[in-house]
This record gives sequence, C-alpha cells and structure tokens, in this order.
Amino acid sequence: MNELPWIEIISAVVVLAGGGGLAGVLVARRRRRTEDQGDASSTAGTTTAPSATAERETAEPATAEPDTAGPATAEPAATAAPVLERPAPTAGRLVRLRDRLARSGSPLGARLLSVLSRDSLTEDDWDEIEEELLLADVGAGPTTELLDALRTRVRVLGVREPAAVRDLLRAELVALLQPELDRTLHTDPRTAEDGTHLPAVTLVVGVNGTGKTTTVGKLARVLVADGRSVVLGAADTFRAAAADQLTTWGNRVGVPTVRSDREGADPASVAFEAVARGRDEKTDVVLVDTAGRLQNKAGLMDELGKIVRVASKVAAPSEVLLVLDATTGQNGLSQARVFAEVAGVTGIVLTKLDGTAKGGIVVQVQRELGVPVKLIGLGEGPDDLAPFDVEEFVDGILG
Ligand SMILES: Nc1nc2c(ncn2[C@@H]2O[C@H](COP(=O)(O)OP(=O)(O)OP(=O)(O)O)[C@@H](O)[C@H]2O)c(=O)[nH]1
Repeated sequence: MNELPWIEIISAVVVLAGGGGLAGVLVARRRRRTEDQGDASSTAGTTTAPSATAERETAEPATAEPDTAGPATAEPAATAAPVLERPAPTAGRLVRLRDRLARSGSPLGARLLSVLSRDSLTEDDWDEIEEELLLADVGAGPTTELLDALRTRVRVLGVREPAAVRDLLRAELVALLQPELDRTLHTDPRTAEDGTHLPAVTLVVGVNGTGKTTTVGKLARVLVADGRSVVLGAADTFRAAAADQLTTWGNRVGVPTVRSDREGADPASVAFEAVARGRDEKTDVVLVDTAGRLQNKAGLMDELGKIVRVASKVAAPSEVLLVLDATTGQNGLSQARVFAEVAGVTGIVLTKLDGTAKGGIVVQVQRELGVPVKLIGLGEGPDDLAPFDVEEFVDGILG
C-alpha cells in the first residue's frame, strides 16, 4: 500500500494556493445514490437500529449478527453550501502547533528546564522533575528512564549552561517519543485483483467526546487540500447531531456525507454504504466517523468489530485512528489497549493538546501498543489538526 507523506500534503497545498484554485468554485452536484449495491449488499438484511440504541443505554452485549447490516437507509448529504472553503496550508499548522503548545499555561518542558538550570541539583530537584513527568502522564517506566539518562548526562557532562541543558533535555525527550515510528497516513486507493476500484478507508474510533467527528471533518479538509476526493460516512447513528455536524464539515469543502435518515440505525450499515459509494464513484478516501463508546462495554465494542467486518466486505480499513483526549491522560491507555484489540488501531489522534500539559500519554501509548501518534488536535478551529512531528512537538513544549 502506498503512503501519503505529509510533505506531499504541504506541496499540494502550496500548488493549490498558487493557482488560487478552490475558492469560489460552486458545488453543482450532490448525487443521490440509488443504484444496486451489487455483491456486498446481497449479504445485508434489515437494519438493527433498536438493538443498537438499547445497547448504548443498558450496555448489554450486542445481539446483532454481522450479516444483518442493511445498507438501505444511507443517504447522501443535504444541499451543499454554494462556496467552497480552501483549507489552510498544512505547513502553517506546524508553526501554530508550536505556538499553541508554548502558550498552554506552563508547558512541561519549560518547567523541567527551569529545574535543570538550577546551580546545583539536589535530590529534591530530581524529585521535582520526577513529579512533573508523572503529572504529565509520561508514565512510571519512561519517567525513570528519562531521569536516569538526565542524571548521567548532567553528571558526566557537567552541563549547566541554559542552552546546553536545553539541548540535552531536547535530545532525551525526542528519544522518548520514538522518532523512528512510521507516522504516515495510508490514504491511497487501490485496485482489487478483478480491477475494482477500492477506496482507502479510514475509520475513526474512540470514547465519547474525544473529538472524533471534529477530527474527521478536519482530516477531510487536509485531504481536500491535497486534491483528494473524499466521502464521509456518518456511522455515529446514536447522536443525530453528529451526522449533521459531519455533513456541515463536508459541505464546507464540497465533500458528500453518507448518513442514515433514522436515528439509531445500524452504524455498520452506514459504514458499508459509505465505502460502497466510495467504490462506485472511484473516490480516493472514505472517512468513517463512529459513535463514542466506552472500552469496557462489551456490546458497544462488539458493535465496533461489526462495523469493521461489514465495511471490509467492500474494502478493509487501511487506517483505524483512535482519538484520545489528551486532557484525560492515563485513562487513554486502557482505552487504547481495548480499541487496539477490537478494531486493530493503526494510529492515534491526540486531541485537545492546546492548553494541557498532559501530553505525556503519547509516550505510554506508543510504547505499550507500538502504535504511533499520527495527528494532534490543537483547537476547535477547522484547520487545528496537525501531523505529529516529534521534533516540532518537543520544541513546542520546551517553549
Ligand atoms: N480545544 C480543543 N477542542 C477540541 C479539539 N478537538 C475537538 N475538540 C472539541 O471537543 C468537543 C467534542 O468534539 P466531537 O468531535 O463532537 O467529539 P466526538 O468524539 O465526535 O463526540 P461523540 O460523538 O459524542 O463521542 C467539541 O466541542 C470539539 O470542538 C482540540 O484539538 N482542541
């Protein structure tokens, strides 16, 4: 499978900006999908909306079978906004990332630096550093490692100059964040053996309120800026407003949204519809938003497994992005473990990093699961999503 390095996104945006391409273009077409679903739909039966709703309220185990997902209820987006927005260039986002992190009250890096720069470091100073790291959710193991490395290097090198201390801390923090991990997003469509176009499918999962819908909307903008065709799938059928929210995101950049006309409809059905539409219309990427679910509710996690299986009848997801709220810290780790097991998470999106010093969870999630943080959310604005770049991130928290 091909990869989409962020540099390509940046280049494409520069090209688009240079050509003055997208602004003012009218959306003339919103196709209502009426054609038969072919092979895949033959496996589908009726939708299972009532059980999905009951499940969420009572957290009972799911009873629906994978083959009961009916695709019939999904519909394209409502009327599009007439004027398309042009998403902000990705390049500018990295700069903003650093600003936001540096402005987030008292960044971890700045606090560490202030302790490390003291004339002679006492045991109390080292305890303070340890406490800062633990408070930032870096985790016990990585904290001990970092402390040991810092102690050794400070002692051996006798570093005291602020600039040298900064360099030393920077190098240790970068190493902790595993810069060697592959953070590219897999968003290239492929062709099946029989010649069928298969869109790249990205499934976005996570617990309630972490920023899934917002992330799907922001990611659509990034892809559009790169000149990609996108279809959104509103598989959060539990919260009606989520589908409206997603449709609005899509309309702003001329991307159609496949959604159900019934609240509580089977989310697997909607996911199937969206991927099938991407296949039929030869779309590059299908982004599927899912409802928030708690990782300890077996029924909801079963439902997620079903979404993956049913969507895979058309095209298996090439990315399953787990959205974690940075402000919830440690809890993100147990979420990540269960989601990784059920849905095969390929990347983490860490949201709400603006204004929190708890980003240390990045370290633990990557270490324990071997899953890289690929994107970070830095605010509620439409272009406040940036690729996670280890060095930029560390420079941001060092202020
Ligand atoms: N400050 C900040 N807020 C964010 C960020 N990402 C998302 N949010 C906000 O978080 C709130 C929840 O976002 P949603 O996208 O609706 O969350 P969700 O995960 O789809 O929610 P459910 O569907 O209820 O599970 C919204 O108010 C977003 O604007 C971020 O990076 N920074």
